[in-house]
Amino acid sequence: MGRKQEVENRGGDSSNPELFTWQYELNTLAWAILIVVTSMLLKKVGQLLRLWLMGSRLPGPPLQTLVARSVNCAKAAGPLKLLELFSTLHKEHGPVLKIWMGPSQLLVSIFDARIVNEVLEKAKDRVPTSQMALQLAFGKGSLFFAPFSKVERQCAMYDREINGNLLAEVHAISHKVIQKLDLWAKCGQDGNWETDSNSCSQNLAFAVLGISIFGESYVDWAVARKFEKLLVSIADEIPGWIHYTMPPVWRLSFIRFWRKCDKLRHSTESLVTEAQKVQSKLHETDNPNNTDSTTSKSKRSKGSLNGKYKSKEVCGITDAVSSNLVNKKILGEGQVGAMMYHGGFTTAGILSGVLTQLAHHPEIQAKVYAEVEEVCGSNMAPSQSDVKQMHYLMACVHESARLLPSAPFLQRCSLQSDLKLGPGLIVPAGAILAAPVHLLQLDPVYWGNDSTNFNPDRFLKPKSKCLLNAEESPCIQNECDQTQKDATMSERRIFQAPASDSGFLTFGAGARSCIGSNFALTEIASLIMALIQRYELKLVQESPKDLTPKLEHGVLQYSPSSRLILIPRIAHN
Ligand code: HEM
Repeated sequence: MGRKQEVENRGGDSSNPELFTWQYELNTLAWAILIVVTSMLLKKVGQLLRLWLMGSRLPGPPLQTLVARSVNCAKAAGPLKLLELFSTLHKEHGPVLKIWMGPSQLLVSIFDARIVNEVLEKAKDRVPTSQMALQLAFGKGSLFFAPFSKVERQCAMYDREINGNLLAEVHAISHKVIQKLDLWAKCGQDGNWETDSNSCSQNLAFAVLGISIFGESYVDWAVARKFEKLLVSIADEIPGWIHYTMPPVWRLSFIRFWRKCDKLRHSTESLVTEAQKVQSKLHETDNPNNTDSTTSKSKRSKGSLNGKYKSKEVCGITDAVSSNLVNKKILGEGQVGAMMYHGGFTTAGILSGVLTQLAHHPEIQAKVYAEVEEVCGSNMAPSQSDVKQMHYLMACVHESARLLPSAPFLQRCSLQSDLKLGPGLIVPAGAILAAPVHLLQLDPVYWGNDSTNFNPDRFLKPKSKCLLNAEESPCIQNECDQTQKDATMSERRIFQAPASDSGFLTFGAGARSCIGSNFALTEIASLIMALIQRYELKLVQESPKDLTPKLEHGVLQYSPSSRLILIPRIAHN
């Protein structure tokens, strides 16, 4: 039967053949759309049924709606309240626990270091929907939110760059940044400096990371101050929007937040442009006739800054690196913003935690100072290799990071396939996996009965153990020879990095673990070495005696922050 005949049979107007064709095509399109939408809906319903079915087999509270409600209350009260609730639920239901956050959102919390490591090893995707606010600020493609398959190559590239060029310079930059302390601390008439632990740490962390990424004059740029201010303001607002999966565009406060995110993106662009301008000016001053960028870059990397930017020189070697990161677009603008946000606030949080603990424990601070004197003397500038010998300081940094991890929870997701965990436990694809890091890092099962105390000794290994191991392995023998050399200086014990199943997860684990951990640890140790060598840290009398963790700028910090006095050491004058 012809198309025209078909229309006539249905009672249509056959006098206009163009109209038939048009109606016929519209019908076909409508059917096609209906079929596609229906099959998508059926697929979604199928996925949902599968999620419900598989979720129901996981251990967890039977009164799911009630739990979800209390979870939402706890969410509103903050992540530490949520941790309390998780702790209670884990006590009742064991180390793996399901919680329905809504009819289509299944959260599986894991409170067992071994299983958490297994999850972090196997689940490589970040939760795609739960980061709407962060995506607005830094873009959807950011490393911190995108599925692993999309960012695998980027991760490898950043890993090379951060743990290569950036790591090689971080000690020198940190040391020079401490010499600019007058920018962030107030000097009194008595010659003592006074500062606030959280904000001073934040300024130091942003200065070191900013110089590493954008180049030496970062600390002098007005646009950098504007960028940091915006970043702080956005970081403070993000927790309020973090639980929205769709932008609540009907709320005025959200529209304001959205505009701020736009401003942040513009501000990041300005930083990149500023860095590029400095690069091209340096290039001209290096050699006005030379158009070969590689030659002039290699000259700069040896510290030969010339012309008008010399006065702004911080350490004389970073521009070649920043040229790599920003000019060669290794870090795109979205990634630059996200990297400054993540690296800046996390490093600041841990740095502030260590400074606060050292001010609260003068006897521990005295041991750190003794170690600095022993390793590099009271007047010699510490070198990067000195940092590796600061075993006690490294133990203090790790102990502080244990008590106050930047992120109280780690979240992951397996988007493509189900996740088999040990015998009999299968977490369906798409479920959110959460590890309550703060709980694990305070758990007496892993850290003993003094798990809530600041005790750096738990990260130190006795020398005798080293000798014992050396007999078993020739590789350890070399390490021990060095250790013995160090040990002749004193009866020091050596720092032992936490084992993978110890429950220490401040930097995460597995394929998506922190790429910047070595950079951050070297930076923090270098900053503290330089500070402690020059100043004794004391608490201002009215500073809080109890240390209460609170989420500030997206990371855990002691709040209210301690006020510190920095008393210049006589030996250093
Ligand atoms: C003390 C400071 C820091 C802490 C506590 C910290 C912590 C973390 C954590 C918990 C993660 C997620 C790990 C996971 O899901 O398993 C992470 C990821 C990451 N961190 Fe850090 N971080 C710090 C500093 C830095 C710095 C300074 C940089 C860059 C210079 C950096 C770069 C990254 C990157 C790129 C990722 C994402 C890796 C991926 O998605 O594959 N971090 N960090």
